[in-house]
Formats: sequence, C-alpha cells, structure tokens
Amino acid sequence: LDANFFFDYWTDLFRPWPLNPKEGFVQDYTPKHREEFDFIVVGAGSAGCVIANRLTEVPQWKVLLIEAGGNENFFSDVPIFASFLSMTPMNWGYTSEPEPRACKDLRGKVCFLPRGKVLGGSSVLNFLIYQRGHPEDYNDWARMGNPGWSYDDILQYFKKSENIKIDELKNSSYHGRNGYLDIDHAPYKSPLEKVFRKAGEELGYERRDPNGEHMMGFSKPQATMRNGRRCSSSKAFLEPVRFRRNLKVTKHTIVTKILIKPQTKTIYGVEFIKRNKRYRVLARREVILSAGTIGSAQLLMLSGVGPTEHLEKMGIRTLVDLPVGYNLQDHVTFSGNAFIVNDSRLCVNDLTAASPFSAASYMTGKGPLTLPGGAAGLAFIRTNVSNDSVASRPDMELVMGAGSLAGDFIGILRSLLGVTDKWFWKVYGTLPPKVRWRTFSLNPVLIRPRSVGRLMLRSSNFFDHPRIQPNYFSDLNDLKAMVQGVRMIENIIGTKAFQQYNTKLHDIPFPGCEHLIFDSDEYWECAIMQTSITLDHQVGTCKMAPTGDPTGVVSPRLLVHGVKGLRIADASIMPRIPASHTHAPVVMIAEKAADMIKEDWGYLN
Ligand SMILES: Cc1cc2nc3c(=O)[nH]c(=O)nc-3n(C[C@H](O)[C@H](O)[C@H](O)COP(=O)(O)OP(=O)(O)OC[C@H]3O[C@@H](n4cnc5c(N)ncnc54)[C@H](O)[C@@H]3O)c2cc1C
Repeated sequence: LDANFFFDYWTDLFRPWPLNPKEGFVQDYTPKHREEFDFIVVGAGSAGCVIANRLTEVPQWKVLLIEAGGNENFFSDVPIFASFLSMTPMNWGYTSEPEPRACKDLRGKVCFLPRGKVLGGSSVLNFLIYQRGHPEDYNDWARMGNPGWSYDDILQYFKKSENIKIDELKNSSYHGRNGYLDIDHAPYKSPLEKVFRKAGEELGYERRDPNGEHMMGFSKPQATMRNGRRCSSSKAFLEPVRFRRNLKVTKHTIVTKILIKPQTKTIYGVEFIKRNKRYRVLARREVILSAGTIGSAQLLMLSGVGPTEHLEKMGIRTLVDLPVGYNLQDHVTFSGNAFIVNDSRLCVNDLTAASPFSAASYMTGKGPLTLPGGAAGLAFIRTNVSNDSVASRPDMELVMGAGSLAGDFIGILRSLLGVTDKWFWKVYGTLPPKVRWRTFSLNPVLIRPRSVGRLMLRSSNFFDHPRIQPNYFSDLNDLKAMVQGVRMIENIIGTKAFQQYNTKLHDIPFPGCEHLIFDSDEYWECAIMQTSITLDHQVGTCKMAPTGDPTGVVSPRLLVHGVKGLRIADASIMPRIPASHTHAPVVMIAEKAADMIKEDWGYLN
C-alpha cells in the first residue's frame, strides 16, 4: 500500500461530492531498471505536469514523469492554509546563505526558501495568485535574442492553459476559456476589499484586470482556484489525464543524475533512487528537466554541465562548460508590519481560520478559508525611483492580507516567514489579543529587482542542499524602492476609506532598528533588511539566451547548449524575472515548450 494512501483517501473525501471525474488519485508506477521511454520529465511541478499532459496527447509517445514528493492532500487544497504547507514534508526546506542586507533577524539569520516536493510542486505550496506580468517583460526576453518569446507570441499560451471562471472576464480577449487551469476569484468577499478599492480610487487608481490591457491599478486577486479550492498544476493538468496508458508517474523518486555520453554529449537517460534502490531509465528522444530553479540547476551541475571552475572544486568532471546557477532573481517583500482597525469583522486572523464556522462554509466551497494565502487585494504601482522607460510597467506590487503577523496566534505564519518568537513577542506582545485580532497587512513587493544572486553546489552529493545566495538589496536602489513601497502604503492607509476605521500602523520599532527615528527612511531600510522575506519567486539559474551569448544555458527552444536531447522547461529558464508572480509564466513556458517539442519531432507544423 502506498504510504500516502490515508491522505489520498482524505483528499477525495473532502473534495466536492460527487467527485469531479477530472480529479482523483494518480497511480504510482515503479519503472523497471533500464526501461525505455520516449520522454522522461524530471519534476511534476507547475511546469512538469503541463509537459506530461501535452506530450501524452501523442498516443505513440511513452512518457515517464518523475517526482520526488507524494500526493496533495486535504490541507493543501485549502487556499488560506498556504503558509502551513511550508512546515510539512511537502517543502524541500532550502535556506539561503547568510545575506548581508536581508533576513538579518530571522531564524538562523538566513532566508527561508520553501519549494514544493509534491505532485504539483510549488503550485501546491503557493499562495494561488495568478499574475502574468507586463507585456514588455516578454518583449524584453525577445529583445535579449530569444525569438518566439515576445508578448504577441506567448499570449496564446497563457490563454491555452486557462479556464477563466470570472464572469466579467469571460469575454475578454486576454483570457482563455478552454484550458485545464481554473482561474477564479475567491468566493469570500473580505470587507477590506471595498475599503482597499475605494482607497485606490481616492489616490487616482482604477480597478483593473491586471492580466488584461493595463496592469497598473487595484484589483481583487485572480487565483488558481476551483470551487473555492486550490487548483494546482497537478489537479489541473495531471489528474484529468491520469488514465492515459502512455503516461507513467513515479512518486517518491529522486533523480540524482542526468546520464550524458561524454564523447557525443548526448543524453541517454536519468538515474534515480526510489525506496532506497538505485535505478536507471533510458530516454529514446529527450529528457526534459522541470525540477525548478533550484532542482534543475543542481541536477545539471551534478551531471557535469556547469561552470568548469566551480565543478572542478566540487570534484565533478565538466562535460559542457555553461554558466549554470548565475542569474538567480527573486521577488522580495517586507511583511513585518501590521495595521490596526477598530472593527474585528474586517479581518481574518488565524483563530477565525481555525473556527468551525469557517470549516463548515469551506465544505461548501465558500467562506474565509478560500482567500488565496489570505490575500484580499492587490495593487500595481510605480514608485518614483523607477527608471523604467516603459511608463505603464509597475515596479512595486502591494499585497493586502486580510490578517497580519500580529494576529498569528498559533505561529504558522511566523514559521513560514522565519520570524523568531522572541521578535514576535517583542514587537507584538504588548498588543492585547483582542487588538491583534483586528489587524491586517499591506506589504510591498519589489517586482522589478536589480539585484542578482547565484546558486552553487555545496558538494557533489545530491542530498546536500545547494548554496543559495539571493543577494537581496545588493543593488541599493532595490532598498530605496522598497521604502517607497512603504510610503505608498502609508498614503493608502491615510485615505478616507481606511481612516473611517481609524486604521493605524502598529508602531513598536523592530529589534535592531530602535536607535533610528521611527518612520524615517533609515528606519524602514533597517526594518526591511531585518525581516525581508521572499515571495518564493526564484527564477533564472538556467538562463535562456541564443548561441554565442556567454550568459546562456538554454537556447530559445529551451535546449541545453552543447548537449543533445536535453531541454529545460521551468522557472529556471527566465532570462529576466517578470513583474509578476511566477506560476502563470511557468505554465506558459511549459505550454510553449510542449509545442516546441512536438514541432521538433514533426507532430506539429
Ligand atoms: C510558498 C510559495 C508561495 C508562492 N506563491 C505564489 C503565488 O501566489 N503565485 C504565483 O504565481 N507563484 C507563487 N509562487 C511561485 C510559483 O509557485 C513557482 O514559481 C512555480 O511553482 C515554479 O514552478 P517550477 O515548475 O519551476 O518548479 P516547481 O513547481 O517547484 O516544480 C519542481 C518539481 O520538481 C521536483 N523535483 C526537484 N528536484 C527533483 C529531483 N531531483 N528528482 C525528482 N523530482 C524533483 C520537485 O519536487 C517539484 O515538484 C510561490 C512559491 C512558493 C514556494
């Protein structure tokens, strides 16, 4: 019996009855040693599930999808529990190296970098927010020498994957209606939503579809959601095709190496470990790496594809010298602040989430538990430190949470963010519990960062987590932009809409910044560096760039330069991080990758 059988059963039990035939348990398959497949896909995350689905549309192609984790479960379906999942074995549990300008006062003085280890990958841990970015993000990719990646080229793939459920957007030319991935608003209407929207209007911002014609403005988050439950990549793309005979899925299986013939630099399979046994499986056509920004870069380097100097230090023979691991980019946020209102009915903190009333309404697909990661509003704005020549592209996102860190009675949010109990009690301990209950958050997210990091191996052993240096705020303009984000939030809080609830910032200074004048720019710079937190959007370690560009790892057709039969399709290929959350762009990349594979093997013209 699969060790996860118990949770599989629960998942089906708590999904709406009668069960949607598109959803259900994906059978585990253990390949035979040296079994052959046409395609081997490594990683069943946001991208891998899409690739496996699209490739098995060709009946004569036999596809193996390999995933290190197991199944989703009842808890991972609940949108507001997103932060809880990072405390479970569904998270690989990576952390950064100590950062000079970030995460300075978090647990272990490092940044927590959760990544999904489960069917669906990080789309199971994520906060469900569906954002595509600005058209110029993709035009930039094309301008960097990557034909086929301009916005006009890729919009069709966003639409192909999407099944838009939001009534007012069903006729929009920017949205798709026939895809696998359900996009919806949370059915729960937080009372803060209206206040936020009105505040935006007071400041001259319109309510917008940020995935439509104009990105800048205020909106209710669009989410990867079906009937108030998470619609992960696995639920969307894998479960509906789980009975295809040409698709095999092996779970709890860790790929440790890609097999490459040293003379011809041609791949012939992968090596993996399942239940303590080592296997090799063989690929007749291609191996597709969809192991994510951390996993794909790590596997490439362990297999001899990476920067020679670094691989030599790790005792690994270089087969192809490529700049793997460079170009790491991420979105960083600052979520330590809490805003106090005079009416607890406006907010959703963790005791509300834990109440039986919330649970009962969730069972009907409604209620506060359906808020995507607790988010009730988004705003895309431009700060005055942006030097972007594209005037319509924002450099800052503001995410309004219906609750706040101050209301984290149980400690789940603290664990996700890496905030220490000592810090928590010092900053929020003075607030009586009934006040903490009526708090919410409004966090700035740096969506056009200039700082770039790097990922390196720690050793030649797969099980040693890589060294990850995000280098947040290494470019000081990033820190300045974040302070501008805080100022913008202060403007929002100062509007009539928020002041009718006497909204005010909790003003106990953060430990380590008490010596600075509260609310000065220097104070906020300090506070941001103490408790900066990633939005978990790491991208770019296997950068897409044309042949001849020394920074490139994969070609615009996503083939690894200098290796035959190896493609990468996941967040790692992004040459520049889009001004958006990253799941939707990854799904788009995977849809396009699948079409390119079909074209290259003569199944699509
Ligand atoms: C906590 C959190 C919150 C986020 N919130 C949002 C959000 O609200 N909106 C949004 O758009 N994005 C969000 N993101 C980011 C988004 O989910 C990711 O960018 C996206 O899922 C990355 O997709 P991927 O396919 O590149 O990698 P992943 O989805 O991480 O998939 C990689 C898969 O490969 C598997 N794998 C890795 N190595 C191996 C190996 N050696 N052997 C076998 N399997 C392996 C992993 O287990 C995993 O399943 C969030 C991410 C996290 C972690």
